[in-house]
Amino acid sequence: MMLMSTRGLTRQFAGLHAVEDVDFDLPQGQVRALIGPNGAGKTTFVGMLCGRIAPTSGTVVFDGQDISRLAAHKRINLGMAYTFQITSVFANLSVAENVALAARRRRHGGAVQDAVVRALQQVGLQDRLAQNAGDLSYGHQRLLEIAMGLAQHPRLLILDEPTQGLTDSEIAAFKALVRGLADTTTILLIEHNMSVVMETADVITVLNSGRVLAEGSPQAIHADPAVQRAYLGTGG
Ligand SMILES: Nc1ncnc2c1ncn2[C@@H]1O[C@H](COP(=O)(O)OP(=O)(O)OP(=O)(O)O)[C@@H](O)[C@H]1O
Repeated sequence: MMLMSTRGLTRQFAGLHAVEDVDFDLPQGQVRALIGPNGAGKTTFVGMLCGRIAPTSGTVVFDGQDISRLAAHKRINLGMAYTFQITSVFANLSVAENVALAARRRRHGGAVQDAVVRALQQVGLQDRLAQNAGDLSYGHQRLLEIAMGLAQHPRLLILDEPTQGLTDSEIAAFKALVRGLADTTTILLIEHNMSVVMETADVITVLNSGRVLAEGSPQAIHADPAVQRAYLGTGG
């Protein structure tokens, strides 16, 4: 079953086609990576999935429902969670309080605390739950963001450049985290780090100049000459 699909999804900015006519299908249970050179349209595309950016034309369907015009918060209620930047973390609240705020978007009562504990365990921050979020290292703040997404028990978790700024050991832990989540959560990962993409994704979609350039297994994408020309060959 397709958890999320787009048809003809397009966004123009003053005549520039940031995303152009994208047909995209994400089956339930898959880890999908979205890659492409700078300016390829990744952020714009995901912004339209989440409801942060309105499409110029085309449709977005989530779990069989046309959500093309649904407000972002209502998409969260349907089971989409996304982490963008650390700006969503409240520095003066504890780690646990931050995760509880996120959990309350979809749960109530005792279920909130259960979700907090579980999400912090999943990302390995369970020993830091009382610490102020602002005192965490950068890498731990990124993990906290992921915990905030997981605490919503999403059906689709969208991670935008989750390993940017992480240390090598944090990146290794992140790869293990994604592999562990893959059984229960559909994941869409926007990622520049090719080792993360190659080791975690079931399928990779490559965007270039707003269009889908290629889609396939990590091996197939790695071997695709058009992808190498557009992206892999340019130091990505
Ligand atoms: N609000 C905007 N107004 C005008 N142009 C925009 C706007 N947002 C994005 N663009 C343009 O749309 C194109 C796609 O940008 P987008 O940020 O989606 O690419 P990206 O693949 O996410 O890039 P990066 O990897 O650098 O984040 C770029 O040419 C960008 O300059």
